[in-house]
Amino acid sequence: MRRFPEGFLWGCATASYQIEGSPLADGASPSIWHRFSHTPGNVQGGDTGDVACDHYRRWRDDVALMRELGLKAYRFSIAWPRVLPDGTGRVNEAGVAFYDRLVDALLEAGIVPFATLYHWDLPGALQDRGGWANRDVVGWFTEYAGLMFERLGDRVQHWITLNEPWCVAHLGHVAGVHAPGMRDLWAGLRVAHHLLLAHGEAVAAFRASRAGRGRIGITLNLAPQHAATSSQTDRAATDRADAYHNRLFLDPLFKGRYPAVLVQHFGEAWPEVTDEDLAIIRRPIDFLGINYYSRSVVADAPGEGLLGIRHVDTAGARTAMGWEIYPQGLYELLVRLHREYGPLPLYITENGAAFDDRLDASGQVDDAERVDYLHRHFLAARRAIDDGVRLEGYFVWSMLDNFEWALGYSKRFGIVYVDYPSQRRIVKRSGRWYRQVIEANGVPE
Ligand SMILES: N#[N+]C[C@@H]1[C@@H](O)[C@H](O)[C@@H](O)[C@@H]2O[C@H]12
Repeated sequence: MRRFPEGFLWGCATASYQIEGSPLADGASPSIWHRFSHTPGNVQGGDTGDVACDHYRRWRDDVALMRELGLKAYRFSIAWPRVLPDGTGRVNEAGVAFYDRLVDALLEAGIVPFATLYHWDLPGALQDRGGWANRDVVGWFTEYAGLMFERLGDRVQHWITLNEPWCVAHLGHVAGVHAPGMRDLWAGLRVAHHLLLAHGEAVAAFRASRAGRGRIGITLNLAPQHAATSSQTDRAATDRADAYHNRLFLDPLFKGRYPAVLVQHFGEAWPEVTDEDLAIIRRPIDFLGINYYSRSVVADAPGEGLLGIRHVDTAGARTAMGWEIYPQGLYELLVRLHREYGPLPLYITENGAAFDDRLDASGQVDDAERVDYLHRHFLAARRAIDDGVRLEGYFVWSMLDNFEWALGYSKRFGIVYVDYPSQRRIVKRSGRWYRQVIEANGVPE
């Protein structure tokens, strides 16, 4: 048995738009994802988050389910449009009350709440004013963050400013496959910078708030980039991929500068950055959240795509997302972060897998693949702790099957199956196994 440190926080993660449903209930306003999913052609099957897992109404039963699973912590996100329907100014008390009740129920169940301020559902009203591409968003986000610190900061001790800013900037503003569906490199790079500025100003607001006794961090989606061959061109291509996918956020946050290779590569599209900006961005944080799913293998491909690279297929098992199952990449990433950007506390704020889950004749889900996936990744994390990494918690993505963005409900990541027509929750084999892991605080070798 490989035991984890005493007090290790085993949890699950979710996000507001992916599970809550009722996006316009009780005074809430449309988010950019409500608009994006209601725009035909954007989401597979025409799916929307109108119902999702109906968590907005079933939250009490879901907290009871978390308790049944033995979770030590639960990472959720706050829907900005519920609490500030116009994005700024007028507070929607009914929206704040939802998160008030949720936090109280979690604490009553002995579950530590981790609150993510932004998991992609920007108020549509702010998109109408330019959204993340407008530098005024820094003030808008800081006002929203300050409100939540004030209202929940007496009970929530762990705060994550942004979830996966890379996806917000690239998928939402360069590739256009996520909300708000823009395809503009100049805007996308500006968005990345504004996200980091907003993060830095929220950190300052946190330190000044009554929540300030807690911890604040950011969650980045990071993936090791491996060169397909040892050729100089493939190694240079891999450096560009690592800079864009990983260092674009890591370097300004922890080193106070953007990767020079990106500034050079993007030339005139690169936004104006001042030393004052960089000082705001690199304000010290208390932990780094890591979302890990897989790695990439990279080859030089002159003139192809944004970076002149292509991703090379590898042999080996894959998840239903087509992602290589590569647990050693988690170990490699954790050790790199500790050595190059640390040694601050780390949390794995998301790790999990989609598989083709089906109910069997007995109405259960025997997701042995997900048990194996998680087991191998837990062991990789434990190995990193042996090497000195200050890993303090692990949040499985996700507690519930949920709305998988542009893929709608076609992908199931949950350790609990959601039968959407009936909204029944059915704990999968992986959920029962995870409960044993938490109870033992460890996994068999
Ligand atoms: N895809 N995928 C699953 C999962 C997504 O559902 C989360 O919302 C994101 O934070 C992150 O991309 C990971």
